[in-house]
Amino acid sequence: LMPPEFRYAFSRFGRFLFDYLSWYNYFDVHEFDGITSNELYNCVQLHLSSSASTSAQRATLCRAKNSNKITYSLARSEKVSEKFKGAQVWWQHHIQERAAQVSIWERGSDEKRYYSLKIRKQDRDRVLADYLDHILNHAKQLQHGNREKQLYTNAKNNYNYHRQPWECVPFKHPSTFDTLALDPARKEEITNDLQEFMRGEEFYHRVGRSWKRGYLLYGPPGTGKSSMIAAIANFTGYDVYDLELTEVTSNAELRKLLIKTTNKSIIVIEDIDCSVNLSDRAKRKKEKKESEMPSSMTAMMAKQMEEEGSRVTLSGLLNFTDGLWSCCGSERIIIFTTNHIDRLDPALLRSGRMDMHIFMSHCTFPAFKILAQNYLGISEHELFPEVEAVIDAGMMTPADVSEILIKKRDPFEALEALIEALKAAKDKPKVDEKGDFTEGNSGLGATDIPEVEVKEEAGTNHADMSSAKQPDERIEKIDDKIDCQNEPALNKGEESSK
Ligand SMILES: Nc1ncnc2c1ncn2[C@@H]1O[C@H](COP(=O)(O)OP(=O)(O)OP(=O)(O)O)[C@@H](O)[C@H]1O
Ligand SMILES: [Mg+2]
Repeated sequence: LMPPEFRYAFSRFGRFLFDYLSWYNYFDVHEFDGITSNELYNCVQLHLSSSASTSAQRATLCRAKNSNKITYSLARSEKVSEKFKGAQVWWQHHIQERAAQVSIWERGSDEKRYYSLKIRKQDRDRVLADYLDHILNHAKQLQHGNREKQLYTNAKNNYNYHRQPWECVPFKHPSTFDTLALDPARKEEITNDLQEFMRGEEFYHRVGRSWKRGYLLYGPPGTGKSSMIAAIANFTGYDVYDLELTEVTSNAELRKLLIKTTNKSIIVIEDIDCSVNLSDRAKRKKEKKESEMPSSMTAMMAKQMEEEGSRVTLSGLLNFTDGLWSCCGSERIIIFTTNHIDRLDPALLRSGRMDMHIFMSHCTFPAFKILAQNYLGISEHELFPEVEAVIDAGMMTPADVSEILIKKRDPFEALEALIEALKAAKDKPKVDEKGDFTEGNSGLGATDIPEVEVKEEAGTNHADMSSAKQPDERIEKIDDKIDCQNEPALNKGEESSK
């Protein structure tokens, strides 16, 4: 019997009176904010999952795609409360049937869901802002912990079918620092460095550096560079972006790829010496030669140079690692690997660019013991002293040693086969730290090669690495490498012999 206008005014007055007299303020967090989903709703849901699991009478369980954990959420009308900075807050989950579909974006859901937060008026100004920040941070942490790590690679021709620059699969590499055959002291040094980095947000902010760390892993093939990357990913829990530089058409595309990576990620460029035209100086040398050529040749060269100009260059790569754009995002680890450190441009090696240079060497005795534990399940054996006597002279890679150990299940047989192989390998040519061959034992002695040499870059001068080569000689080397790229693909063994 009541006219609608009067009914409306009456309900507004009722609401006003209730709000005025109430001790509490109420805040609703809806699942949808207009047409997009409300991120805060998901954060609140995640944040409340632990309270829901312990104190709610009724909870909803779910396992999200790509998640490795079950999450709890409050069921319809369920309430929980918690304390934050001395203030009590209450949450209730509301689920209402929808009268009609409001927008096509929400189709599929017949329910309107929202959380309502109840907080005392006197606490509101004091804690609300901090409390919401706390919820966001907590949810972020949980999200990170719940998610499966992903392995991304850049799409061919810059974009895939869905116009995304990266494609991904779940990352399930089993390598960890426990299974990695590495000198334990070095291992500790690297894990400590990673830990310091992960909790270094405040430090990086204070000193005005972007929160990222660079590692250069170098050494012969099969010494565990890729395994180390997987171990770092498993240690940090970060996603891995394996960047295939040969698929990137220009520096601008490289920048776009960088922007599309998430925080807490590892960006990997494997075999950096093989994947990018590392030298702008090589170009300059070509320019110099240009004037001496006939005009038709000059035109061809100009075209070639123009094409090269649209590709990824060293300066583009350096901008990617520590230029202005590298600071868009935080908590990033950049890892380059190479088999030939001497082929890299000194600009890539200079202080501060890559924070740590880690040399992965041939298998030493402490590293062998880890492999023996992994493959044979033994930490001591009567043949160990014999292995120790020949392992340094044999200079086999951990990959070679693993291959031998994996073939035999019986420890005695496996170790005998290994000793034989080590003795046979003794007289073969060796590869030194720079990827060059040395003859027999006459070159770099086994004792001269550290198992893994970790060079902290801060304040260190790497001039010594390239001091043997004059700039011109280095350009020659780079030219060799560019020519090498135009030849048919060689396998690694042939490439190193070349
Ligand atoms: N340090 C190591 N610890 C444990 N396993 C290792 C180690 N090095 C090599 N391996 C074994 O050898 C295989 C090849 O190693 P990995 O791919 O990590 O070598 P790499 O240094 O990346 O070689 P490349 O330079 O050819 O890429 C791995 O699958 C792993 O089983
Ligand atoms: Mg590798």
